[in-house]
Amino acid sequence: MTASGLTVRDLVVTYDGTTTAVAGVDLDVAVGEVVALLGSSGSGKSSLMRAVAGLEPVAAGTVRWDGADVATQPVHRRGFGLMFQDGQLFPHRDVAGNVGYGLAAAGVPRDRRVARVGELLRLVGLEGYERRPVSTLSGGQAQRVALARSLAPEPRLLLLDEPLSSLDRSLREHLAWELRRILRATGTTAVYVTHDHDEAFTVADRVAVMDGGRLRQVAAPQELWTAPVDRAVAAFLGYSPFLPATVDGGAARTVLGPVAVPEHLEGTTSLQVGLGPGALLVGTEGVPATVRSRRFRQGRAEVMVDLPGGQRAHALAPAVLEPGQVVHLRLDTARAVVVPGGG
Ligand SMILES: Nc1ncnc2c1ncn2[C@@H]1O[C@H](COP(=O)(O)OP(=O)(O)OP(=O)(O)O)[C@@H](O)[C@H]1O
Repeated sequence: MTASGLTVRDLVVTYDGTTTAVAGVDLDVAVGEVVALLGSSGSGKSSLMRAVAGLEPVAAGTVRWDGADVATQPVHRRGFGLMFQDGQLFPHRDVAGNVGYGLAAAGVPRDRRVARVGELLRLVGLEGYERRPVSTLSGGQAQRVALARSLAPEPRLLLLDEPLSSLDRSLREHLAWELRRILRATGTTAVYVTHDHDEAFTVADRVAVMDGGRLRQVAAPQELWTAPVDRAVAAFLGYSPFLPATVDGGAARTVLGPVAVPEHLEGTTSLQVGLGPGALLVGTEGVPATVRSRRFRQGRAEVMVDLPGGQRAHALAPAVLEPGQVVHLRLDTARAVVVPGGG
């Protein structure tokens, strides 16, 4: 079978022969698929992306496209597009001059170029902006132009490095949806580097969690959220705290009650349970706990409680409660996750 799309095998990237930024990564990206590389600062995601692009030398391993090694191809011969945090538009060209730049360089005739630029500007929501100087654009508009420019030559793979990081939160959220729509509409194959969970989950078909130069798990957003492979991945996604559990048949029993052991962990004798956002609810009955502190967030009252056993956790409350109050907790098991290992 011919591998199609991007195939990365045993990839290693080092700096100065001392820092290992990418420590042996395997990654497949199918044609038309969008994969997000998600990890905290220094996890190696930019180094991996840059090595795929050809911007960073590969210390070991291979990068293939449709089965062919691209190692000997310089950046501009790989047919890969790049988009960065700061879109780096050409300041002395207008919007059309920026979007059409790669087309002009490739010798596309003027009338076809004009039509293609118009089509791309429509796609990114900037219809009629052709003659605008790029200095008059907002940050969000500039990134839309940068996206249109990188899509113009129809790259076989688009590599995006934190493309929304310089924008404020609400714009970032909106543009993440837009990016998803645009990448789908154009059938673009893409690798999307981000440290923002929501962005990765919004844009990507599959999310690759990176830590310490390695990929810890690659899965579709829902699968990643509901079945993180281990405590480290679950904690990175936002599960906290992790309750010790005793395994009893098909249940992992905790101080807050039992959680069903998922099929992929059946037979594992050492398990723990991570609490996701909203997993604990203050109610009229359930396990007693003491309120430590409280806050009001996004229209909901939340309390920090001491659980039996001493761990602290957040719980959603029906009303604002006072520190010192004893409340009763109910566990919404659909928002908890079972992972291997002792507590
Ligand atoms: N040009 C460089 N020279 C030396 N070390 C580098 C260089 N670039 C990155 N590193 C190191 O390689 C490791 C991985 O960095 P990388 O930038 O790939 O991570 P990242 O996950 O993309 O982080 P960030 O989101 O902060 O960019 C880090 O330890 C970093 O300090």
